[in-house]
Amino acid sequence: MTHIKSKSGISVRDLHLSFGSTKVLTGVNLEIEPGEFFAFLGPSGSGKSTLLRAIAGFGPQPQGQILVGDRNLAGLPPWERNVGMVFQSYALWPHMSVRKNVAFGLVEKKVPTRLIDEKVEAALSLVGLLDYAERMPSQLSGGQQQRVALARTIVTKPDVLLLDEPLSNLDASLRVQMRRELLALQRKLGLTTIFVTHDQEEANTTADRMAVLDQGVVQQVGSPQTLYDHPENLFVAGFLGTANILAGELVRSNGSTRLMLETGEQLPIDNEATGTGSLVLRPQNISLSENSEASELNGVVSHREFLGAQVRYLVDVANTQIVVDQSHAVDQPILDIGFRVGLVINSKSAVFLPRGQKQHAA
Ligand SMILES: Nc1ncnc2c1ncn2[C@@H]1O[C@H](COP(=O)(O)OP(=O)(O)OP(=O)(O)O)[C@@H](O)[C@H]1O
Repeated sequence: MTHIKSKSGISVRDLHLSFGSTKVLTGVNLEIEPGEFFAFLGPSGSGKSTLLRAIAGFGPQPQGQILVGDRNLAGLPPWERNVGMVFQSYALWPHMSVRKNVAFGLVEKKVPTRLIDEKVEAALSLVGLLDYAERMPSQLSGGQQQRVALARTIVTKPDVLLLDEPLSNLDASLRVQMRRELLALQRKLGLTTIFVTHDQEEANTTADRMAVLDQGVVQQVGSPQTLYDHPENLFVAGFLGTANILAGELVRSNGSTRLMLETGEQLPIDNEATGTGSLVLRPQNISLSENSEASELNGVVSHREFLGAQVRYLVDVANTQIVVDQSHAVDQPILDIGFRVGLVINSKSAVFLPRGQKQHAA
């Protein structure tokens, strides 16, 4: 199979979609680059699948524009869009062999038989299933069925590939293996791909960029690192990884800044900002010292979780509970509940979201 090397990006412009009177997508704007692996990430019900299905041409007619390359897809039925979609359930025909499943779209398009055989073999070889061509789907593992679904989609040379939670039916270790295979295949083909998932690790480990959705609104778009390190609102900060979100006022005096928490405590913070808002502080950016007297800030360990590479502590600092992750080493003792500790905050890596700035895109 010749490599696809997509030239088509995807533009979504001011898209609105409702099911009856229920608004599901509001003002969605996205520019997905040709060849990009892009993820839609968000909690259940945030509208990820609805947005993907709208691009594929399924579901209610949206308002706004969807373009693949410079083709406006408005009003086109799914089969005229030249987009390839892989569903969560794989949707293989149970009564057809692997070969026939993969050939199905080409037969429908009335491609000559000799060419079909060639293309099907190339697609099966690409996903490593050439030796399974005569098997029925029920004789395959979940991962193999998923690869058949992929082969069936890419054999038709779509302009873009849309994947709706494609790994969610697989067990945890196979999911990790399949997401690597999926990414390798996407890179080989250079095919513009959108991957829907509610699993942030899956999005983080595959996507060039992603859009975080909540309540049908795109909250932020960027690379996984950008969204994690520089969240623009509290939803994104809280959804991507664990964060301490501390509401209060940053006050500067004598050249130093302190965060006066709403709960009454003060934290020394290395930040130029002032005013009220919320400080987003990742658990790994706080360290604990056993010498609480020497520390400006101290608290008591109220809970701990051994996570292998790290130990997660909940530390009560007066009325505020702070999550702290400490990397674990064999020779490092684990602190007991009730232990008094000092906290040192690496606030350079903290993000301050001023109140009034969007706490949640709406
Ligand atoms: N056919 C439908 N009729 C009415 N409402 C629907 C329909 N399909 C989806 N919805 C609603 O649209 C909203 C978005 O659903 P969608 O499936 O797009 O979310 P999602 O982010 O993909 O969630 P999940 O991760 O659970 O699949 C939900 O509130 C859902 O109840």
